[in-house]
Amino acid sequence: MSIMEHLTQEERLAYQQAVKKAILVIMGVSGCGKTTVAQGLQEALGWPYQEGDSLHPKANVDKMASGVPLTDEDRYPWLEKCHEWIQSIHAQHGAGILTCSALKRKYRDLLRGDMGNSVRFVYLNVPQAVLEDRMKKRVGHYMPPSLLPSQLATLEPPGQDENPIVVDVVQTPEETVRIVLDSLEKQL
Ligand SMILES: Nc1ncnc2c1ncn2[C@@H]1O[C@H](COP(=O)(O)OP(=O)(O)OP(=O)(O)O)[C@@H](O)[C@H]1O
Ligand SMILES: O=C(O)[C@H](O)[C@@H](O)[C@H](O)[C@H](O)CO
Repeated sequence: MSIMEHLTQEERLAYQQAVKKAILVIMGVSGCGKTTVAQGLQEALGWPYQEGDSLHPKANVDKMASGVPLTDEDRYPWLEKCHEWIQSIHAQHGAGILTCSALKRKYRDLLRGDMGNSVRFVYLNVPQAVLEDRMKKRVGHYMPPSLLPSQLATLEPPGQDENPIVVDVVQTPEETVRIVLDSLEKQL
């Protein structure tokens, strides 16, 4: 089901004209709403979209599913794939949307490469109690709630020098998507 039904066709067109092209990386720990928000942004902007989780090698998914956190070494081949997607979309379209936890600064540096501000990180900041609740209620997902503490311990929230869009997510997905769109529009 669409989460953007509250956006009129006129509003969509206005956003599509006003928002400067970029590769948006929707980041944050497991359960923060990356996929939900990315789908809303995709519907509004019509940009190519890639789910970062589907670029993980099977060994990584199996490891997380068994309750063991990934290491840097586990993540690097996956981050390389995410970077390749960003590079190719940047070259072909100049605009796209990728979900990727991107927990550490060095991971984000790798993802951005030499593309500078063409790659914009959208950080969804969600209180731990809300995350716990969501992960417990979520069905059919490989990530066990027991991995949340390690996700939070690994997270280095983006610094101001990384020019992130930070959203404190205590609102509905629709409101969050609108906050991101408004903030992208203002930064013309
Ligand atoms: N703003 C929101 N308000 C309430 N619930 C939300 C919000 N955003 C997402 N959710 C719900 O929280 C759960 C996690 O969302 P989602 O799968 O989008 O997160 P994610 O960051 O992509 O997770 P993961 O990286 O673990 O796949 C889902 O059940 C989703 O419906
Ligand atoms: O870097 C990581 O540890 C992973 O990317 C995780 O964040 C999960 O893949 C994702 O969030 C699904 O729950």
